[in-house]
Amino acid sequence: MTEPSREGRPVLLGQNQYGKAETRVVRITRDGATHHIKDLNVSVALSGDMEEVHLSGSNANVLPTDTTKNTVYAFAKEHGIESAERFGIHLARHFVTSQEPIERARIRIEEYAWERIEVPDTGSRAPGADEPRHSFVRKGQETRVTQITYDGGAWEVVSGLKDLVVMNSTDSEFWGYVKDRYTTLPEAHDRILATRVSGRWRFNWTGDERSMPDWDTSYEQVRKHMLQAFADTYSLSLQQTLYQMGARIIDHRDEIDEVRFSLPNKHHFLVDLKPFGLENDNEVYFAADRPYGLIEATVLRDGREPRIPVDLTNL
Ligand SMILES: O=c1[nH]c(=O)c2[nH]c(=O)[nH]c2[nH]1
Repeated sequence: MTEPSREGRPVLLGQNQYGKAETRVVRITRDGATHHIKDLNVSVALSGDMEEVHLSGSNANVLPTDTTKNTVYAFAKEHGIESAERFGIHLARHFVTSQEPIERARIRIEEYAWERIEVPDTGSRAPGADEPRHSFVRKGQETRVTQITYDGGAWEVVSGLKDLVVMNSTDSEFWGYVKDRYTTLPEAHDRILATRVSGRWRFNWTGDERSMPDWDTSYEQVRKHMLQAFADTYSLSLQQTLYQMGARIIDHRDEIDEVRFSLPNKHHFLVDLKPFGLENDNEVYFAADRPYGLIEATVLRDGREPRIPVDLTNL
């Protein structure tokens, strides 16, 4: 359709597309105590007979972007997510075949890969109980960091990591908190607990070459204890999980006197699928990126002084 512009010259609407970008969907599938995760970022772009909405403002051909988002969540429940490709094919076919004016659908999907955190039985598991398999670490390397300070006398070595993303798909609750007139958060008795770990730990090494820790072994062991504590802790809050992660390091690693964590609570909200006639039995989640709770604390060996700065970004 050609419309005169303000200057009287003809103006054409060129290529156009629309849809909801970056719908973050996490789908948990349960196979007894073994959980499987699919974590996608889905962007829908639809095009077709969309001149009127641009030119006259009639929305008669417009399937709302909000609906395309809902479709992603509903399909995650109804059809599951076997692979990003299959999921995308399903969505694209649905939009083009169910809506006359939509002639083309482009579905872009990013998939975030997760690996299981293996938890050896240290004797605390109930007899006969299986290894819990609901703890995951995001694939890809975290960043390892260290800071060394020397004033000619005293040494201080603080090492750590950032961007280690972990998730428990069950064994997390949050309830019994203060409720004032502004509190709307529903109590949770089975929620996802996920965080992007930023941690620092201070060594008690005083500069003697003969007692220098094996820094690489220490790092690997700290990382292992941290992950296992995250996986093993039946969590009533991220604060409690943080403390367990720090305590496990202090307990197992004599070379470390102090640990500090900064843990963003990566909220996963259950999607309400009732409007589409579907039950959501803790299967389909919206992974929100902000705002996020930010839980920070130091865990110390008894009798030692805290020296790691409160704000880890200042380290
Ligand atoms: O583990 C949590 N700790 C909190 O302090 C908190 N606050 C909140 O809203 N959700 C959570 N979760």
